[in-house]
Amino acid sequence: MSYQQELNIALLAVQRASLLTKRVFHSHTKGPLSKSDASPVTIGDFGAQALIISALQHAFASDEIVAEEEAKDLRENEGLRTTVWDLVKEVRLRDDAAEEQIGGGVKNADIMMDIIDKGNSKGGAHGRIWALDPIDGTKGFLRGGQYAVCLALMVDGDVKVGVLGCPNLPVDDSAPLDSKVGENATDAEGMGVLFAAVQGQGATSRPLTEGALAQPKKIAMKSVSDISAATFCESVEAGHSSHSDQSQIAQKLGITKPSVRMDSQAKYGSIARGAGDVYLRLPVRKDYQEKIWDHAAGDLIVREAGGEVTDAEGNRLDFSKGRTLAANKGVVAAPEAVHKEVLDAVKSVLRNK
Ligand SMILES: Nc1ncnc2c1ncn2[C@@H]1O[C@H](COP(=O)(O)O)[C@@H](OP(=O)(O)O)[C@H]1O
Ligand SMILES: [Mg+2]
Ligand SMILES: [Mg+2]
Ligand SMILES: [Mg+2]
Repeated sequence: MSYQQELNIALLAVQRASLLTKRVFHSHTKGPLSKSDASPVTIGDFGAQALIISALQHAFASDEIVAEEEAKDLRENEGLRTTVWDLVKEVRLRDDAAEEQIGGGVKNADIMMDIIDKGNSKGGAHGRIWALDPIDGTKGFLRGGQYAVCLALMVDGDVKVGVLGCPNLPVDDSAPLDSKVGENATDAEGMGVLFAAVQGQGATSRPLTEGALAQPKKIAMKSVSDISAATFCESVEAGHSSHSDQSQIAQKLGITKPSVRMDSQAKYGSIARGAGDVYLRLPVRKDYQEKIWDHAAGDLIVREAGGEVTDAEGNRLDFSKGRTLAANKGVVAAPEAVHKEVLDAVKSVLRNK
């Protein structure tokens, strides 16, 4: 299957949701709330989830969706509901034909909440299931850093299509990468990129526009002959991955450059286009299970760009286990040619802990 229709709808849906998140990014009222696990959620997360699920329901009515957020807070808080609805009802692609392909807007606030709650699939190994993270890197979004709108289609537990909207990354695939990249940069000249991949068809990037899709360009990971010269990426949040283990691994590989810290799956996009080389995400807590929506799109984009993505033991990420990556611990993403060398260093550091 070529998945061209799925890719097209996913790109348009992510592009429209990114318009919404960009509005919120600039406003003074992001409305952060604390969820039961103490992590933040904003009006941007709710709004983007509503717009994307609405597009998917229009185009693929019988597909299931595993999405991060739920409408409970909106049902309990009228003020919050109204704020989110005011955003959702206004945001449209600036191209009628493109907007029509994703079904136009959502009809009213009650329907919006029902749509948000359609993201409650249990996931699993059977059928067509989308994995959606309306804002990945919410902490980065609140801090004025990187974030990504992430959508992937899994068929029988295997990721077939992946799209990442990164409003604060430069369009230029070869722009130098550092931890300050794109800080508070939404809407600056040359900013905003959409990454995409279809299984077996390679990976692309294109500028994030406000209307019809821009032309895609093929992307590929950089070939790394000397691992000690590699640039490695990791989370900003030390609570999401172990900075100390990662720094020991870098040391073991002879890497002297400081890591590039950025929030969200922008890390997967950045290494896929060769702006960085290696992405490490080693667990801080033994009991944490990674969520499928934090990895599905990025995993495919990196692998289609010539990379290998495994957990800390060298197993491929298994998206068929439900809403979490229950069978995996940690993530090691690197160009195919050096992945084994990186993985050996990971194993050796973790073994000696
Ligand atoms: N203890 C933990 N270990 C690993 N990831 C965690 C975590 N707690 C939260 N996360 C996830 O880390 C994601 C952000 O990753 P990063 O650090 O690469 O920006 C969050 O996504 P959201 O921001 O969508 O909630 C959240 O799902
Ligand atoms: Mg979250
Ligand atoms: Mg996330
Ligand atoms: Mg999120």
